[in-house]
Amino acid sequence: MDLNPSRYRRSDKKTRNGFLFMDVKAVATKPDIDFKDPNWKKHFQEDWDRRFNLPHLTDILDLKPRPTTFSLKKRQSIPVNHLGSPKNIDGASNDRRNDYVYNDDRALLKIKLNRHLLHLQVSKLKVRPEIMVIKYSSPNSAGAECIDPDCSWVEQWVHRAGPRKQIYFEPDEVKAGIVTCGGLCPGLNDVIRQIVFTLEKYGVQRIVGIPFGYRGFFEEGLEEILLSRRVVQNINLQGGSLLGVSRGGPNIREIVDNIQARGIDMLFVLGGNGTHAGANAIHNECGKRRMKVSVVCVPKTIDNDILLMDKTFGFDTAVEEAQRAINSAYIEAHSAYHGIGLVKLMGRDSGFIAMHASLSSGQIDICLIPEVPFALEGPYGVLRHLEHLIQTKGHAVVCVAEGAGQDFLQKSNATDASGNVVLSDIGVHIQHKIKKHFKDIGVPADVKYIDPTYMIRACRANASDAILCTVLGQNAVHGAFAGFSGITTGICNTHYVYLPIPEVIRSPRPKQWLEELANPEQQYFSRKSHIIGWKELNIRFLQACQVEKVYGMRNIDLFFRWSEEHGIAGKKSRILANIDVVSLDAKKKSATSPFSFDPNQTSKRRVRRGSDPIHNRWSEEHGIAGKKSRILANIDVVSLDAKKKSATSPFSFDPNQTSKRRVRRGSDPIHNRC
Ligand SMILES: Nc1ncnc2c1ncn2[C@@H]1O[C@H](COP(=O)(O)OP(=O)(O)OP(=O)(O)O)[C@@H](O)[C@H]1O
Ligand SMILES: O=P(O)(O)OC[C@H]1O[C@](O)(CO)[C@@H](O)[C@@H]1O
Repeated sequence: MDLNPSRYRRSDKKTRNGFLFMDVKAVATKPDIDFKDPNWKKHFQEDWDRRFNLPHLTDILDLKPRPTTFSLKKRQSIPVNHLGSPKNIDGASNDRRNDYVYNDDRALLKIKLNRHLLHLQVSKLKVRPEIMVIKYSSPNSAGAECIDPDCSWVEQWVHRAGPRKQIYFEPDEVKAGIVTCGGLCPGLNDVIRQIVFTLEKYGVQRIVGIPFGYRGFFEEGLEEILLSRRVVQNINLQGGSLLGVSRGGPNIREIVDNIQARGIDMLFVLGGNGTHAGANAIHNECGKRRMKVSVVCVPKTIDNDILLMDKTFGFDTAVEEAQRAINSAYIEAHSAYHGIGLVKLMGRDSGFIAMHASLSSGQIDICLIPEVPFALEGPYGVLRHLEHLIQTKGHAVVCVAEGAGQDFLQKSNATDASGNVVLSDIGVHIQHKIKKHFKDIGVPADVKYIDPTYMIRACRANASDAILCTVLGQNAVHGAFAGFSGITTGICNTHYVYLPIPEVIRSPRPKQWLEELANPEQQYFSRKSHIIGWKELNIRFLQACQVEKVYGMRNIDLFFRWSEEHGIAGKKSRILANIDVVSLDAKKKSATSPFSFDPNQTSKRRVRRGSDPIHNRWSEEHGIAGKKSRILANIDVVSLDAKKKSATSPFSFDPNQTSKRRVRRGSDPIHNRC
């Protein structure tokens, strides 16, 4: 049984300069497991161990280790016992104090098990004692995932990161290089700084920065930058990269020629998927030439789309910054008559930033991400939902990831220097569509478009990212000294680990989630359970992507739309129904009061709607019949216009308007937030 069908194929990538990259290209394949084979689990785990085995310099070179020069002990005060005398430290406790990690130390990445059997009754479990270890109703509770029909345990262990007791380099002979590639990311300087600090702790004296990414290896006039504790001491206080970044660059052979010429023994590469692919190719080429060079990556991307990682540094900061833009859009929208705020956030292939910023801000009504196709027009389209939001709330805020809805736009086929497709501007497109739509239906709408693109990444790392960067930078150096090469370091399932590069560039991370979406067992995407559906979908998204645990959902109307045409696996079903429209349709039929309990409505909202004539609008054609329904009252555009003109309208100029507003705001905690 071959559990490891060739996952990688060679691919040539042409840059603007005409250089070719020869490298592995991600090809996602599912392991072909024959569950009827009684030994499948053994094979699976053997395959896993082989895949996640860390490439080591001794795989190609005959090297002898030496005791490490890294010790935390030097900087610690001598431990004393309760009488104040120095403690008797034996070898073992000394190791522990130095935090050495042994090569056979593993961190549990995930447990795979079959979800189906978890729902079977205890009687069945008795027959299969090995699955009784999971005591909870949902496999998610145990952070596990099912693969086999019998739901047995299959652990996935990966190598723990940290300093080893034995190292494979003489520190005073080492020349170490650091390079930062791809786009900017908060925290690059923090990682550079920690790498330099840690190298110096080992005793390395020759540390250089390669300027402007892989370009620095060949572009004339780009000199390497000498690095030391003194140089990097305060660089973490600034955003950007001390070394500069770039896309594109020379081919792998040229880079390795240059590494050889410079005499670099350790190369620390900070970057995203493309950078990792490049680093892996450099590692392979060094191996072919039997060079003793350790290539270690630190995953960097605000997009957070690197496989297996809980999160990549810079992501947290980007989300935090994105929230500021969302808040501005919210303030604009909320303060305008029929205000619609539109925020475009980065995320070429993934919606992590958009999704997290939307969830954390609590101010987003519609979140559109590349992973989920959506319709703009039609009864389940975004525009129709916006209409509804304007009618019911009086304002709306939309967040769109830059890679979302590219189907609507004309493709230029242009690529950047790294070969990444240059996307068309979905934000501008949606903005035009919204304006046109509201003009066409004769409803005024005040659309404000905010594009904070570079602002969310051109900034200093926040506290949480700074901590992550510190640990990752240190572990990168420990990995290199331990003799590993062609590895990356990250935080996976809350553990700091080392992973072989090919495993993290196998496919972009959101694909995992799309696979989940396509699972027909997931009933919560059906129309009936639409309210559970959208919440569940968000939680699923986060869990599937192994981001931080989600303890509860904010009370927001975040949703995804699935166009009728799209459907998954040929089904013409909307995966996720329009929560508001569908639920309101249901309300229409049952003629229940809009004040009846709705888990999506806070008490704040009830107060606001009841006391705020501005929001008490509902068009005849959409609306709920019934005079009692003050919230969903007549929002006929003509009458609205009339209201606007009349002196009693809250929208007309009125010297008392401010006091009215104060009254409104006073009674409305939502407005008070502004
Ligand atoms: N398949 C590949 N093989 C070799 N090198 C590559 C490959 N893809 C990209 N690179 C190189 O890696 C560097 C960074 O790639 P890219 O611009 O795609 O950014 P990235 O690492 O994916 O980061 P970001 O998340 O910012 O996009 C570039 O210099 C590019 O030339
Ligand atoms: O404009 P640049 O520098 O190419 O960077 C844009 C890209 O960077 C990323 O944030 C990745 O870092 C993408 O989401 C985005 O498309």
